Amino acid sequence: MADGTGFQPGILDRAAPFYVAGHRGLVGSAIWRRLESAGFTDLSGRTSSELDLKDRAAVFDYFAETTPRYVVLAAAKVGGILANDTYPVDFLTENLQIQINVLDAAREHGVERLLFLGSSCIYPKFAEQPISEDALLTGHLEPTNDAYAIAKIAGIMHIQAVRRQYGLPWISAMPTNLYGPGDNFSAEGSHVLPALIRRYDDAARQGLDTVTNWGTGSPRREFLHVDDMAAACLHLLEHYDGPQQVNVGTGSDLTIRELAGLVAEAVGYTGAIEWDTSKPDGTPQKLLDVSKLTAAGWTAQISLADGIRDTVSWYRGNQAALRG
Ligand SMILES: NC(=O)C1=CN([C@@H]2O[C@H](COP(=O)(O)OP(=O)(O)OC[C@H]3O[C@@H](n4cnc5c(N)ncnc54)[C@H](OP(=O)(O)O)[C@@H]3O)[C@@H](O)[C@H]2O)C=CC1
Ligand SMILES: C[C@H]1O[C@H](OP(=O)(O)OP(=O)(O)OC[C@H]2O[C@@H](n3cnc4c(=O)[nH]c(N)nc43)[C@H](O)[C@@H]2O)[C@@H](O)[C@@H](O)C1=O
Repeated sequence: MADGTGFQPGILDRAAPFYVAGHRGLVGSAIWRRLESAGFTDLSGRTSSELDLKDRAAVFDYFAETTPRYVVLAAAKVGGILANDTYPVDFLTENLQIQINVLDAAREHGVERLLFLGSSCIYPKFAEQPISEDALLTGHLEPTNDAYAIAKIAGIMHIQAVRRQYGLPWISAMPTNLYGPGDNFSAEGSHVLPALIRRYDDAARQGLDTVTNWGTGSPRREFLHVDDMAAACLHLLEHYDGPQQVNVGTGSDLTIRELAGLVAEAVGYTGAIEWDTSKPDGTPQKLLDVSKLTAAGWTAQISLADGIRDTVSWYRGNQAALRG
């Protein structure tokens, strides 16, 4: 239900100017592909070297120049557990700056529909599983990503405040761990799934008989293919309106050890797997309750096995051009 924004669910105008912030990233590039295939004809995006979203004046100039009616904010400082744990100041301040600049400029220009992306790490470390949207701010955060999580929680509040003060029908979505074509495969900075694909594929090609993963392998995580994420974003923009963030996931999880087995099988690695327990495990379990999303009419379509195969194939075809 709308909270006084006047939002009417329905198809967005395919000819309206639509800004995808972060359009070259994992999520932004998938959203761009999804919007193109859905018929949107006036998409805009800038790389960080063309437009640094930390530069407030440049962001306001960009909005004045392109006057978007719709915006997805998929630009952020993003990384895996070690990057978050090592550079908390960067994850806090860059994300706050990007969010505040983009959301303020979008408000000044009266953007009609805007989707802010947070992350499942906003929820308490020991939240009841599966994690409902109502768990927000009910307990302590996981220390390896608390700085990033606080920035994302501020983003949710920013959206709610704009709705309350200005009546704009803007929304927030909280994705679970994402993966797919266009991911960051860097050895130290990436999330677990691309890290395992790279490590196991290298080991299989080099004929290594042991690989070493981080942590104990016992934490449980949920993984959503980024093409599903992009489809969910468009669905929410067309059908959901409300102040509360919406969880986006598949509704099922597995251990990191089980994930490692699936990746080994997909790349043809048959050697041993060891665990470096000096590296952090992070939250013991992160499984989202997706009943709000299901009630809004959307469910994930891509199985983890198919998604891993697709991502391995993309990785093998794009190794030369990868970041990091
Ligand atoms: N990946 C995941 O598992 C998850 C991601 N999310 C959320 O989804 C969103 C997108 O993440 P994802 O696609 O994975 O991240 P990526 O790192 O793949 O992409 C981030 C994008 O943000 C842009 N960006 C970063 N800093 C700036 C800046 N200062 N100015 C302009 N652009 C900038 C980058 O631009 P450029 O490439 O040009 O530098 C890039 O396009 C984020 O909000 C993230 O928190 C949430 C849960 C899980
Ligand atoms: C999306 C989410 O991403 C981050 O949180 P995370 O869920 O802990 O994500 P992760 O993918 O980095 O790790 C998942 C698990 O996997 C284990 N693991 C094994 N081997 C490797 C490995 O080689 N690399 C990585 N990164 N992890 C590994 C690792 O020890 C951990 O137990 C957040 O900081 C937060 O910012 C956020 O929102």
